[in-house]
Amino acid sequence: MTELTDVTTLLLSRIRDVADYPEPGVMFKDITPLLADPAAFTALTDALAGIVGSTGATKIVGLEARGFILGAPAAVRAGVGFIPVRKAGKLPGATLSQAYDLEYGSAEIEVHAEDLSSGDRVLVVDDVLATGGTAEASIQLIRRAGADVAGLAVLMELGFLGGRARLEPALAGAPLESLLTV
Ligand SMILES: O=P(O)(O)OC[C@H]1O[C@H](OP(=O)(O)OP(=O)(O)O)[C@H](O)[C@@H]1O
Ligand SMILES: Nc1ncnc2[nH]cnc12
Repeated sequence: MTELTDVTTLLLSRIRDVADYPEPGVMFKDITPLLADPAAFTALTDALAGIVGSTGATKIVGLEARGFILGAPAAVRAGVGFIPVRKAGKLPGATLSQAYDLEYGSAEIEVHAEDLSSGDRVLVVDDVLATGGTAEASIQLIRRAGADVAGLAVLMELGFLGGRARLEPALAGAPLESLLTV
């Protein structure tokens, strides 16, 4: 097997499918077995740090909550700063906010306005791309802060939900890198 196939197989083997969570009809992709396996978590961190390099990103934005777990070690590994995009009401400073819908409900995200500015090239990191609503809202926030979007990197893309097509206009040519597609 090639190294790429090895990593893909390892990552895929550490994701657990949970049917009808958090509501009937949703097949939840649980990444906690991957996080608990140091070889898999390290391989994932290295892959995300590699995308920082290939996109020329200067900062990682991680999306609460699972995007924090993946994005923060990748930022340290790549030697770039980490910026949290949080659910509304959690950041103490002046924020920019964006409302959005997701596979099971709706929400609002925020970023500290002072964390991003023109000249920044931002890689957005999250675990799952489903409908694309969360990622789309984060891209809008980053642009409103005056920064450039270097790309979006996700562990897993749920292809049947059409997030990639939805994000095409927002990404405006920036790459969408998914390590796994299901
Ligand atoms: O592409 P979308 O349809 O927007 O869905 C993807 C988002 O949904 C999940 O987050 P969730 O809001 O469940 O939050 P969590 O990470 O705090 O569990 C996941 O971690 C992504 O951020
Ligand atoms: N099916 C799913 N599994 C895990 N996280 C998700 N976020 C949105 N849809 C999801």
